[in-house]
Amino acid sequence: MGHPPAHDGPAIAVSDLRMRYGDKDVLKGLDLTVHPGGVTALLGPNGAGKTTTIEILEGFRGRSDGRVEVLGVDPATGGEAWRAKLGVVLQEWRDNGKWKVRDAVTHFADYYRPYSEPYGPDELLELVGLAEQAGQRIRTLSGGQRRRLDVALGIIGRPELLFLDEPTTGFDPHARREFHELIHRLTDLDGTTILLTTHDLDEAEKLAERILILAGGRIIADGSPDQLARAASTTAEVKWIQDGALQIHPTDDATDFVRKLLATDDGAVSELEIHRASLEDAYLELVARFEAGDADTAVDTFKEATR
Ligand SMILES: Nc1ncnc2c1ncn2[C@@H]1O[C@H](COP(=O)(O)OP(=O)(O)OP(=O)(O)O)[C@@H](O)[C@H]1O
Repeated sequence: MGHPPAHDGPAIAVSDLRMRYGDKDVLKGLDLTVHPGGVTALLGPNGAGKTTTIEILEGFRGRSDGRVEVLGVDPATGGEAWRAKLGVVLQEWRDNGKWKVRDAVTHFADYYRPYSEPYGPDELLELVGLAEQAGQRIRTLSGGQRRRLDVALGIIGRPELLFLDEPTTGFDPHARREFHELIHRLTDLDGTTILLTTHDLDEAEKLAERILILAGGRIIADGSPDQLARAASTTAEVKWIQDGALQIHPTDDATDFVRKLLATDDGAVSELEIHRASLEDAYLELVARFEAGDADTAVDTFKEATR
């Protein structure tokens, strides 16, 4: 059996999504469209609602209000055939630690067989770098190997849409690089659409064509890593050495400032540098303001950023 026909239309379409726990509004009108293909990263401070959003999209959590379609289906009513087109890697997942790795993979593949052609166990374990651990019991895996198994179980049914909730937690740098290569392979060769949450901005910049920042119950920034970096850095610092002393000047128009500086310097200016806030600087500022309870000004950090 081959792949079922791919869904035609947005992979994810969300409008005015709201989620309230008790008297606390966590999502306050989230709008989001993700077209098929590529990697989208969802970032945000702790407690922003990333897991809540992803679990609503996966159909694991009900919502308070709003319209949600995932592969053309409302997750609240999605059946097994719909679920088989999704791959899910949760933040934490408990299973039977006595199982051997290869047996677990073989067992889970059976769930997908009515709907798609799942990966064979050996091919899959090779793909996620667990071939050597195939005969080991799950409870004897290291944290990073365990996470690789989570990823293996998430992609086993060759999903059209893959959700990854903080997938590289506990990975060493080598495992992280291999994981990034796997993600590129899934998007380039299989055309998988991927939505991942991460706290690692560097990872988001490396993997994602599109970054969404969730804060204050809404998406407050949406764009490519470059677009967000530019939007976040309106102020630049110009540094130079003059008469043996370091000079530092913040400016909103570095080009104009440097032009004027050099027009009158008589050759006394050396080691001129322009430093712009990186996306990471801006993101850390956002998180710090949020943690200090300053949510309103925090969301202004990326106010200019739109796609
Ligand atoms: N079942 C629940 N009942 C009540 N409140 C909840 C529940 N689940 C989550 N929350 C609250 O909703 C908010 C959002 O939680 P969520 O786990 O979605 O955030 P997150 O962005 O994924 O955070 P993190 O980065 O820490 O994983 C938090 O304040 C959390 O305490």
